[in-house]
Order: sequence, then C-alpha cells, then structure tokens
Amino acid sequence: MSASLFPSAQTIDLAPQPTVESASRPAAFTAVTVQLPGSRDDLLTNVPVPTGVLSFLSEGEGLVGWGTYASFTASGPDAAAHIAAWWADLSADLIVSDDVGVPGSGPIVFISLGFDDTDTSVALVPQTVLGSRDGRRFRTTIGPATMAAPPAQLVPVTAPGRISYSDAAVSVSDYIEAVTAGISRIRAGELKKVVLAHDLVATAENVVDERYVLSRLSQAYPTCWTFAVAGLVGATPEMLLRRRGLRISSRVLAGTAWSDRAGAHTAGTVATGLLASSKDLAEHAYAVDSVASVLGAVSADLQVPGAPRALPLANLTHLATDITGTLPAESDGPSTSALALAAALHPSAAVGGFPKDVARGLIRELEPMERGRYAAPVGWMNAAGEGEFAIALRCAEISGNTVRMMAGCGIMADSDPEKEAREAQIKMIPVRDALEG
Ligand SMILES: C=C(O[C@@H]1C=C(C(=O)O)C=C[C@H]1O)C(=O)O
Repeated sequence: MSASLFPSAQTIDLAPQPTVESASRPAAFTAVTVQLPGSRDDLLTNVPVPTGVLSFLSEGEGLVGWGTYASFTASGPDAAAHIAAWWADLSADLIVSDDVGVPGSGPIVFISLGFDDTDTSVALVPQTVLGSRDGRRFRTTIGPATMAAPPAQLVPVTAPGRISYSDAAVSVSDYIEAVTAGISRIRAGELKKVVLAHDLVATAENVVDERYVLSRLSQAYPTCWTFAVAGLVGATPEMLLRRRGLRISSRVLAGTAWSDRAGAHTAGTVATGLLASSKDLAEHAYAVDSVASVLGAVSADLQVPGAPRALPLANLTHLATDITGTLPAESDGPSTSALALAAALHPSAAVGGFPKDVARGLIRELEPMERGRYAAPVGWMNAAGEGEFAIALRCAEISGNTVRMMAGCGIMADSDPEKEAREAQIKMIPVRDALEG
C-alpha cells in the first residue's frame, strides 16, 4: 500500500484538511488552467517524480498529475459519499480560471475507492495536472493564488532491475481450492456467479519508479486506461462509468479467452470461440444486467446492445458490451455525479458476482486477503460531477521495492478451477511484463 502517503486509516477522517497548513493558509486558493503549445510527446514523460504519480490515460489522451494540494481517506459503506462531500467543499473554495474548457481541465480530484467497506478509499487533489484532450494540451495548477507553476525538476526514470516473485496471501494452489469451493456453492444453489481473485508479490532490485511501469503499460495496452493513484498502478480495459455533461457510458467486460499461440487473438479464432461459449455469454450477461439495472434507474434512454462483441487485447480477449445513456437535467445533482454512480454500480457482477450481496459475502469467506483498492472504481472527477471511473484491474500496489499484483476470474457452475487459475495468471502478465521491461 501507499503507506507513506496514506496511513491505512480504518476510520472515516471526519475533519479533512488540505495538506497546506491552515495557519499559513493565504486568503485565496486558485485552480488555473492554461493551454500549452501542441505536442505529441507522451504525457508520462513530463511527470517529474517517480512515485505518487497520478494518471488516467488512454490512447495518449487524458490526465497525469503530481504533488498533493489536498488528500482524504475514508472507509465504510459511505466512503464515496464522504469523499464527495469533502470534494464539494474543497472545490467550492477554489477560485477557478479555465480557458481550455475540455473534460479534465479546471480543478479535478483523483479517486481510488476501496473494494470492501473495510478497505481504505483515497482521494487526492494534485498541485499540477497535465492534460491532453482532442489534440489540446493544458496544465492546471492548484494552490495559493501567489504560487507560480512549480518548475518541473525531472528526476530521471529508473528501471526496477532484477525481479523475483513470491506467493502473497493467496497462492495459486490456495486459489484453485477457493475456486473449487466457489463452484460447489454455486452448484448448491446459493448464488449464480462469484468473482474470486488471488495475489502475487514481485520484489524488485530497486525502488520501483511508477513512471517506468506506467509507460510500458500504456505502450502495450494503448486502448486500456493506464491509471495510477496513491501507488495503485495498472492498465485496465474496463470503464465502469464515464460522465460528460449529462451523457453517461459504461464498458462492461466478463468472459475471457486466450491462445498460447502468438498472434492468435488477431486471427479471430479466440474471438469466435468466445462469442459461441455459453458459459462466457452467461457470465457476461450477469455483469451487463448488474450495470444496466443501476443505470436504467437514472437514465430513461439507456442503450444496451443485445449481444456482446469481442474485445481483443495484447494478451487475451474479452466479451464486451458498451452501454450509453443520458441523465435527465431536472434530477441532476450529487446523486448522479460520476463518483456517486460509480459507487452505486460497485461491485458490478464483473468483479463481485450475482446476487451481489451473496457474492460479496462469499468473497470475504473464500478469499483470505484484502483486495484493498483492486477491482474497485478508480478515476477522476471535476467540480461539476463529470469524470471517468474505470475498474482497477490488471494492476498492482507499488510500495518501495514491493509490487503486489492481484487478478481474478468470474466463477460459474461449469468453471474449471485449473483453467480459471491460468486465466488469473494471464491477467497478471501486463504488470509482470511492464516490470521486467
Ligand atoms: C476480475 C478481473 O477481470 C474481470 C473478470 C473477467 C472474467 O472473468 O472473464 C473479465 C474482465 C473483468 O471484468 C481481473 O482482471 O482481475
């Protein structure tokens, strides 16, 4: 965990304070966004610090940030609501100047929620954000009105060096046992689907430079969202909730196949098999229904495709459904912010199971590890409640030389435990490859 930045408080911090000392707090805090000259260089190459990096990037567009203007942690069932209230207060106090006016310009907060009520959720307002949207570059600086944009003293990126792996809380054989138990419970009629995960620790020779991992992830998985918040770093293919103006969308994934033969994904055979797999289609349908039922309650025109498509990534192929809708202007408010909607969707059946509460209980019982912020919403939001929250997958918690990876699979009545264990291994490849360079 990002222990240096965020002590793992198990209680809600009810009196959050900006990290700037209130005694020395000047009268005005500003968020100033300026347009920068057009540039095609990778945003990550501009991040001056090796750790505490903030990132939310896809196809070269998005946001990176560093420095802490303010931070907040919370846990419990209302963690997201506490973060939302904190952010509303904090952003209301900022004097904003934004000549750019694109998604992500102006003041923003990066948020990474905890998976379960006992896991700590983190919110962080950076001092500096660099953004790229629709070909436009911008920089936002948040701080005292008198503060100039801090000069970026770029610390050179370093490689992690030799990597060794060891079991973490749930080894592969423990995982196979847990999946076997999950299958029995499904067959006994307790639930229909449960998503079970396990972890693996990589130890690097050197302190891990988050930029090294992020750059490699974004190059290998350009269509995924390369994210970093408080040491949780990954490249996820799954968008839980995006909100722009009143438009909302979600990319639901569940159902996975791969080939051990290089290049087989693009050949289409994996996709064809996946689209014909009744196990994967049923697993996918639970995930789609779990998202559509929540968003259908807030959007009268929700569009849900009748069948999934295949989404090939470099290491595997998923079944994917893109859902879109519009929020009614008259009922818009804090309950329909991107964060509130992401929290209401979490955990979707893509990472929890069905029925939701039974699956959550079974995960606690069969998975003897803390998910922390793995498999929970991660992203950013502005003061108007627009933003993007992906599901934190294909990721790891980085702390010093230690990198804890987590990955899991949707378990159904007809799952094969050995195959699910193999799938979880394949889902760890993105971070392993990024570390090994
Ligand atoms: C749980 C993970 O991935 C999820 C599970 C999937 C599956 O079981 O087919 C597919 C995509 C994700 O929704 C993970 O990557 O750890």
